[in-house]
Amino acid sequence: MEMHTWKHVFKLDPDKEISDDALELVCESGTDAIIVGGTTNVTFDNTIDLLSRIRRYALPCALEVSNMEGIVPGFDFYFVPLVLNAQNPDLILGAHVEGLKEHGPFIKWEEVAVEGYVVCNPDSTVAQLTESRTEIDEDTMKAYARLADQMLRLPVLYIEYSGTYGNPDMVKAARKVVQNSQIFYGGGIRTPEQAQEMAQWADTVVVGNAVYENIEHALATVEAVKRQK
Ligand SMILES: CC(C)=CCC/C(C)=C/CC/C(C)=C/CC/C(C)=C/CC/C(C)=C/CC/C(C)=C/CC/C(C)=C/COP(=O)(O)OP(=O)(O)O
Ligand SMILES: O=P(O)(O)OC[C@@H](O)CO
Ligand SMILES: [Mg+2]
Repeated sequence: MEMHTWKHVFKLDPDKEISDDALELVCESGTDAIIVGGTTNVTFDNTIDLLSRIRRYALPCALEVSNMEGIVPGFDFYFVPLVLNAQNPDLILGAHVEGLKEHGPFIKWEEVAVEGYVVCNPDSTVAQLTESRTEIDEDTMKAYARLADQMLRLPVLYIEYSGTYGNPDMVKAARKVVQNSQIFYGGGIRTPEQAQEMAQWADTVVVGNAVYENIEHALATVEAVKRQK
C-alpha cells in the first residue's frame, strides 16, 4: 500500500465547509494524501459530496470510517480506527462487528488499514465519545505502541491529540519501541514549526482544523514536514 510513503496529510471533515479555492490550494499543496473524516455529523451525503470534489485532483484519498452511515464506496483506502484506550464498550469492538456484519463480504482488504488510536486530549469530541482513558505517561504510551505494533501488528499507530498541540515526548516514546507500524501524529498543528517538531518522531503528520482556521499556515506545514524528512 503506497501509504507507507506518506509524510504529510490533510484531514478534511465532511461536516465542515470548504470553498473550492481553499480545496484547490489544499489538494495542490504537495501534501501526500487527503483523509476524509470527523467524529460527529459524518453522513453519506456530506462524505460523497466531499469525495467528488477531491476527485478533481490527482492525489490519493482515504476515508477514515467513524460511523456506519458515512461509509461511501469509491475511496482509494479505508482506515478503520481501533481506539486502544477507549472504555466505551460499543466503540471498542462493537461497532466493528456491526460493520463487518453489513460490509464484510464486500470489503477489498487490500484497501483497508486498521489504525491503533491512542486518544490523548480529554477535551476532544473523540475522547468524550469513546470515553478514552487519556491520562497517559511515557511508559504507558510505550505499552500502547507495543500493543499496536508488536501484539496486534497494526499497520498504523495514531497518536491523536485532536484540537490541541500534543507532547512531542509522547511521540518520541512511541518511536523508540515501534518497529513496523506507521506512526501518525495528529492534533493542534497550526504552524510549520509544530509540524516540523512532530515530523522528527512521527512517520506521518496529520493537519486538520488549521485548514479551516488559517489556510496559509496550514499550507506552510507541508514544506516544513518535507524539509524535516
Ligand atoms: C465501501 C465499503 C464497503 C467500504 C468498507 C469500509 C470498511 C473497511 C468497513 C469495515 C467494517 C467496519 C469495521 C465498520 C465499522 C466502522 C466503525 C463504525 C468503527 C468505529 C470507529 C470508531 C471507534 C469511531 C469513534 C470516533 C473516531 C475514532 C473517529 C476517528 C476520526 C477522528 C478522530 C476524527 C477527528 O474528529 P474530531 O476532530 O475530534 O471531531 P470533530 O468531528 O468534532 O471535528
Ligand atoms: O484537527 P487537528 O487538531 O489538526 O487534528 C488532526 C487529526 O488528528 C484529527 O483527527
Ligand atoms: Mg476535527
